[in-house]
Amino acid sequence: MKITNICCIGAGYVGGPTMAVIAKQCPDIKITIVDINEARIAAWNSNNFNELPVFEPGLADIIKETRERNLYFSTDIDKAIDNADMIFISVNTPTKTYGKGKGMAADLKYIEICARQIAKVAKQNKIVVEKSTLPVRTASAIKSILDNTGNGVQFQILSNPEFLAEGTAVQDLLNPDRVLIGGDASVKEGMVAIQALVDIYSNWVPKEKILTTNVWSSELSKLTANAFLAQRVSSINAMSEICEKTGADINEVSKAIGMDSRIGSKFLNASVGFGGSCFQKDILNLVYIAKSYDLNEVANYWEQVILMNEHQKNRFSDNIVNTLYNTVSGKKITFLGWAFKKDTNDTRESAAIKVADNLLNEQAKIAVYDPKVSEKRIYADLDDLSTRSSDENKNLLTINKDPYKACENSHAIAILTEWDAFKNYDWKRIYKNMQKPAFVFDGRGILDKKELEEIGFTFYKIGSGK
Ligand SMILES: NC(=O)c1ccc[n+]([C@@H]2O[C@H](COP(=O)([O-])OP(=O)(O)OC[C@H]3O[C@@H](n4cnc5c(N)ncnc54)[C@H](O)[C@@H]3O)[C@@H](O)[C@H]2O)c1
Ligand SMILES: O=c1ccn([C@@H]2O[C@H](COP(=O)(O)OP(=O)(O)O[C@H]3O[C@H](CO)[C@@H](O)[C@H](O)[C@H]3O)[C@@H](O)[C@H]2O)c(=O)[nH]1
Repeated sequence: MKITNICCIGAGYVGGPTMAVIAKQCPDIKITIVDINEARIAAWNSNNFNELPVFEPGLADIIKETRERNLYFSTDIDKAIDNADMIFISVNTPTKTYGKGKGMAADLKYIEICARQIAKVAKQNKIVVEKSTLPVRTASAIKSILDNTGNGVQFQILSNPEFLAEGTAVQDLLNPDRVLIGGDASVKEGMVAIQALVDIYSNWVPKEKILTTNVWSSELSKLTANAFLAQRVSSINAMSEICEKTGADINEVSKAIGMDSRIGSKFLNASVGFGGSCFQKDILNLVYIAKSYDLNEVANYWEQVILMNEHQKNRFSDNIVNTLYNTVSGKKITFLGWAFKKDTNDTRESAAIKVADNLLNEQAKIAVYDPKVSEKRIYADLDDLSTRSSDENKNLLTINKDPYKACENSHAIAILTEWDAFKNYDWKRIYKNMQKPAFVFDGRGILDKKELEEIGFTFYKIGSGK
């Protein structure tokens, strides 16, 4: 079966880049990305390519190449569903904020709305692809809705989780480590659907990297991959605290253990804590699933990864307060970076938010500079915590477009995101214009300790003992 028309529901961080790359690599497939968010669709359709809703290196060029050729953005969801032979569901699946499973389980209401809409509109057989990250066995719920509320047409459900990381999305999509497709290979229609999706990816992904499994393995593999990745960060962060007490250096420890081919060198950078929309949400979801099967030891094991991450963020802000003579009240502290990692404008679950909240509770004055995150986003992140009023947040935290201005008269600078540009700043100039003693707290381990100490800074680096 040859797919010629794809609809993707959800024009977010995953739907946008993923479909843009499929459109680039498969010019003969027409792809329409739809969303209920009109502003987001308008931004994807904007001719100001610097204002696309998602910033990813290389993405704007692909949008320029494909938009209106075989890639379209629209709010007409019904029409796109009706025309498509294959529908990707790429809507958000946040942690539930209400009812049973509040604070842990994935909220599947957006997925269910999509399934009901597909069922209502579809007049021909369709392949429905789960692109969103979902709890294991969600496909059976989607199938039940489609089969029971549809117009008697046949649906095949595939699971095709996305493994891209933000900031490197385009490269990850062009050269994925693997593409995972879960489907029901026990029936002919299932086999046909799996093959149809394999054929799409085969346009640019080597065959040996396209893995097919049963649906449940595919759904669970996504949660497992994120749990393992986050676990590595929490493990190295746990060791960073021991390093600080003992005089060991976490970079040296990471290097030493990473050279063991069984451990590997990637994802061993100690930090102020992992952020991003996925790790915490997906591990909480995994913990919830384990608990729902009464697997309490399994649940506790994975929950510790999150607890360690909370601890890492809190101890970073505690260290700032303790080092600044146990009070930051009225003192100016500059945050370099607000995004959850470099090369993205995404701030979801960014460690900066928690660290800022802790310091604002201590009445610090914070100045933020981030090269990609908007002022509106930063205030919204703080306001969403509901710790204090919006006016108080605006009063206590200011945002600068110039990093040097942001650092002027500061008592301390905290590095919250590992933007490359921070390494090349004129640190002598920054030092000159700060309060003395001038402190730097490097939560990402990107600055040179020796160089900064020679300038005169009192320098603290995560995972580096005195
Ligand atoms: N962000 C990542 O790096 C990443 C990577 C891999 C997987 N994922 C998973 O992919 C999924 C999407 O994540 P995201 O970061 O793209 O989310 P997002 O919030 O950026 O985008 C989701 C979009 O879906 C839209 N939407 C919600 N309900 C809709 C509906 N009924 N009809 C039409 N549009 C609807 C929203 O308006 C939003 O624009 C999640 O399950 C996430 O866990 C995310
Ligand atoms: O050694 C490391 C690696 C990462 N991080 C932090 O961990 C967080 C997540 O980073 P990363 O995984 O690179 O970005 P995400 O975009 O969140 O991507 C993760 O989450 C996605 C959503 O599910 C998956 O698709 C990706 O495979 C998975 O890497 C960020 O705050 C990083 O700063 C560290 O602190 N140390």
